[in-house]
Amino acid sequence: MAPRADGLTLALPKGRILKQALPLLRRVGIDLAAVWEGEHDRRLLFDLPPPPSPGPSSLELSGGARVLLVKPVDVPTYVEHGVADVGIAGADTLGEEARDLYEPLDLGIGACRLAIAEPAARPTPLRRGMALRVATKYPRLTLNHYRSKGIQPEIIPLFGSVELGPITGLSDQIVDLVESGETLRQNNLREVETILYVTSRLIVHPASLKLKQAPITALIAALRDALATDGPGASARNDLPARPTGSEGTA
Ligand SMILES: Nc1ncnc2c1ncn2[C@@H]1O[C@H](COP(=O)(O)OP(=O)(O)OP(=O)(O)O)[C@@H](O)[C@H]1O
Ligand SMILES: O=P(O)(O)OC[C@H]1O[C@H](OP(=O)(O)OP(=O)(O)O)[C@H](O)[C@@H]1O
Repeated sequence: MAPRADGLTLALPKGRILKQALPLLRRVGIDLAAVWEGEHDRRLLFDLPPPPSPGPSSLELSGGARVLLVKPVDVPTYVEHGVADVGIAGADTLGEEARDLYEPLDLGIGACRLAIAEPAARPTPLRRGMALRVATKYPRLTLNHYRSKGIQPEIIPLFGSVELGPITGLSDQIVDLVESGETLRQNNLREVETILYVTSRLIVHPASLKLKQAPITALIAALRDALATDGPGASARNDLPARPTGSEGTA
């Protein structure tokens, strides 16, 4: 399905990022709550009417907008193929696979970090050339990081409950997302090192930026204004900073 010529198509990630993105999008006039009935609603495609009376930072989306609700990891695929003009994706997802996309705005939502962790009681000191098994959902980012230390680990791919890896002896260490640190604490793991500080980014299909320049630049400007005025998420921001002030995107 091609993107709508008269409006923008947005690919939004279902789950925890969506919760934080909704208030931000509403502030710029993209109000999914007007048509979406919440997490029990199983529909995946929504056509939003233009807002009846646009607010001060609202967009003039005269053609309305179409929203696709997709798995977070699939958002870049919809945007890269041009099915969606824009999307919202975590820096972890974007860093795991190189894509031909513009990334004009850090939305500051979905803050967490990609980190190495291991059993607090069974630390594995890292040294060049050592044998190491690492369980992770992020093989590429993980390999790049360990290789920079002269280590070529065996990657054990897992898709959830990654913290079980070193507890069960499946792996020596894990590389996974940490937000509050509660999952690590409750499983007697300690954080060894941060690989990447993660927030969600606005991503744009390169051709859409040319063909739909006006609505896309308006969307970027409206989101930038809303972030500058109220900060990310406002009502749905993470409680704990996942990234120390002044640090760069990668550790
Ligand atoms: N504590 C966290 N754990 C995981 N992802 C987080 C966390 N905080 C923010 N994020 C961001 O949210 C994205 C994942 O969102 P979510 O967990 O809803 O999707 P998912 O991994 O597909 O979910 P599920 O575990 O239900 O399959 C990550 O890519 C990351 O950018
Ligand atoms: O530091 P915390 O605040 O505890 O958050 C981090 C945890 O949250 C995520 O898991 P998720 O809830 O997505 O479940 P999963 O194990 O199925 O990926 C992530 O993979 C960690 O396990």
